[in-house]
Order: sequence, then structure tokens, then C-alpha cells
Amino acid sequence: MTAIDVTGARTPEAADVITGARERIDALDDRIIGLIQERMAVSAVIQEARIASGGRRVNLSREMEVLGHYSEALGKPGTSLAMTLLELCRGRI
Ligand SMILES: C=C(O[C@@H]1C=C(C(=O)O)C=C[C@H]1O)C(=O)O
Repeated sequence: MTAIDVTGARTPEAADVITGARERIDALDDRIIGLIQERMAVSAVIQEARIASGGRRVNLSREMEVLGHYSEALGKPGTSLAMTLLELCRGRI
């Protein structure tokens, strides 16, 4: 397949722009995934400390703060993103 086929562009110039920008997106996605994994590890430290102290894994008031942070920055899809992040970090509730 040619670059034009793979990108959906109709000209070689547009195919070049798309190929370059996709490389940047792939690099950004790698960094985002790394940050999510780091967030999961930090969240686990908090949850383990709270459970070891006799508390519960989940803290709903804190989760409301996290949801508010994402929705303020990103709107309604931000809330969905935060819910997915919370599920990754503390499992399903
Ligand atoms: C990390 C914590 O524990 C849990 C996980 C959270 C998170 O990953 O952001 C938020 C609240 C808790 O349900 C916390 O209390 O801060």
C-alpha cells in the first residue's frame, strides 16, 4: 500500500503531513500510557496505605474532586475519561 492509501489522503503532500502528524500522535500516546501507568502506581500506594490503616480502598469524596477536575478541563468527555482512569486505578466498584 502507498502512503496515500494508508492515510486516506488524496495527494502526496497531504499524505506526508498525515504521516508525520501520526508519528507525533503515536509518541504522545506512548507518553500518555506511561503517565497512566504512573498514576496507577501512585494510586495503589494511597489505597494500600488506607487499607493497611483499616480504611476502605475507595474514597468517593476524593473521586468527586478528580471527576470535577477533568470535567472542568475537558467537559463531559472529560468525566468519562476520569471514570475510566479511576476504574484503571482502583478497579470496578
Ligand atoms: C488514590 C486514592 O484512592 C482511590 C483512588 C483514587 C484515584 O485513583 O484518583 C481516588 C479516590 C479513591 O477512590 C485517593 O484517595 O486519593
